[in-house]
Amino acid sequence: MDIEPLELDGLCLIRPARHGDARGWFEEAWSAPRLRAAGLDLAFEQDNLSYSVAAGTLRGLHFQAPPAAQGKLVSVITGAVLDVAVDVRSGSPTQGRHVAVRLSEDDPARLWVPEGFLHGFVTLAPHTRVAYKVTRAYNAEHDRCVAWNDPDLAIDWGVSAPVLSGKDARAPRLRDLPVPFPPGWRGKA
Ligand SMILES: Cc1cn([C@H]2C[C@H](O)[C@@H](COP(=O)(O)OP(=O)(O)O[C@H]3O[C@H](C)C(=O)[C@H](O)[C@H]3O)O2)c(=O)[nH]c1=O
Repeated sequence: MDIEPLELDGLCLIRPARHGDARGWFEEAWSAPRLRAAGLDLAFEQDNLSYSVAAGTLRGLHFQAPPAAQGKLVSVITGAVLDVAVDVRSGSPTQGRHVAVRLSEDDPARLWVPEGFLHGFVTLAPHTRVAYKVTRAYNAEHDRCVAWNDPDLAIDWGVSAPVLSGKDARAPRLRDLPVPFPPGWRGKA
């Protein structure tokens, strides 16, 4: 397994070894001891799986507000996505900046998104399945969304008219929300 830190503090790509043979391949999708040895002591409460029929389906930008904030370990089972994480930690030197990475069934890379980030993805292929582990269970009361096309975030999703849920189509701009992760907030992971 190797870990590739990304330019926003805390964000990284985690690539488990993919052991190929004539049948296909095997990988340890998640290993607590291997991650702990690499300095990532992560505990998860829930596994999620989402299936999107069409390419150009955009889910996001989402986060759970404290005290239900979630860290997310995101992987693609089938298909491919452009996965986006936006730093919204008050006082972070990279607050407001984002990273966009391609995740696909052909690459073992997973994206680790700590608490304090908005998260979303747009599918790059039909019949895309995204599996992700979260550090806290779903909490509808603290579930929040931000407009995918918020001009302050300037994210190039590569699509102009994505398939959206009603909730995401009506999402507010970040500036119109209460500060999601206020000064002094400290995450779990
Ligand atoms: C997230 C979640 C949702 N739900 C229910 C609530 C709705 O009735 C239905 C669809 O929820 P939603 O439209 O929020 O699903 P997505 O748009 O895929 O949301 C996810 O997409 C982005 C990429 C994320 O990072 C979040 O993990 C998550 O918000 O599933 C649950 O029962 N449990 C859950 O943990």
